[in-house]
Amino acid sequence: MAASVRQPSLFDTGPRVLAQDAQGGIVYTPALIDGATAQAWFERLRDGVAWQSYSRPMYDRIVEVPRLVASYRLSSPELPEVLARAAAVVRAHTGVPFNAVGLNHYRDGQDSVAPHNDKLRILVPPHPIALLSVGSTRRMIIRAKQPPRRAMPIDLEPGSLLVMSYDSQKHYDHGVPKTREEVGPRISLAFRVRPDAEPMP
Ligand SMILES: O=C(O)CCC(=O)C(=O)O
Ligand SMILES: [Fe+2]
Repeated sequence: MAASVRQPSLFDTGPRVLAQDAQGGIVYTPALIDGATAQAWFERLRDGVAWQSYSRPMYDRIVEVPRLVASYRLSSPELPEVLARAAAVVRAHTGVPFNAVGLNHYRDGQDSVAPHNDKLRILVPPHPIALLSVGSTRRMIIRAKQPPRRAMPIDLEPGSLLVMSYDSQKHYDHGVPKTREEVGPRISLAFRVRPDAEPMP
């Protein structure tokens, strides 16, 4: 039988490499967890996490951060059971010893996160960041910092995992822009290997 090279297709459901580097680059994996589990985890997190909203100074004003957040050390006795299960799945898939999770709850299309790279001081190199999505699909824009600042839109579907290398944070920004489209709520679980000495937000 002739060997064939697998071509990506419109119906591809395998991992998608969005950027490459020596640490694994940026890789999107759809359906790491199945749809029913993603929905169950979304509901439990939405209802069971002590969500916080906070404000921060911006220029001469104080602005509300446009999403709800929470964060845990994975060793915390207060870690909700769903997060322990999610951490186990993500650790098994990536082989990375994640020790912390940050949660973002985007209640509707007006909630967002501005383009940024994750702060390198809250990450232990060479470990990546892994974003597990549950709830509705939201579009993330990943943009190269170097001109011509190529933008890569990626729809973060429920149950998907986006893994971004430590080094990719030096070369790309990522954000979830506001949208006028009718979108339902989404929760992202951002797993990180944080330095022990670094306080949680
Ligand atoms: O919601 C997301 O998937 C992105 C969250 C994010 O960039 C962050 O928590 O640093
Ligand atoms: Fe981020």
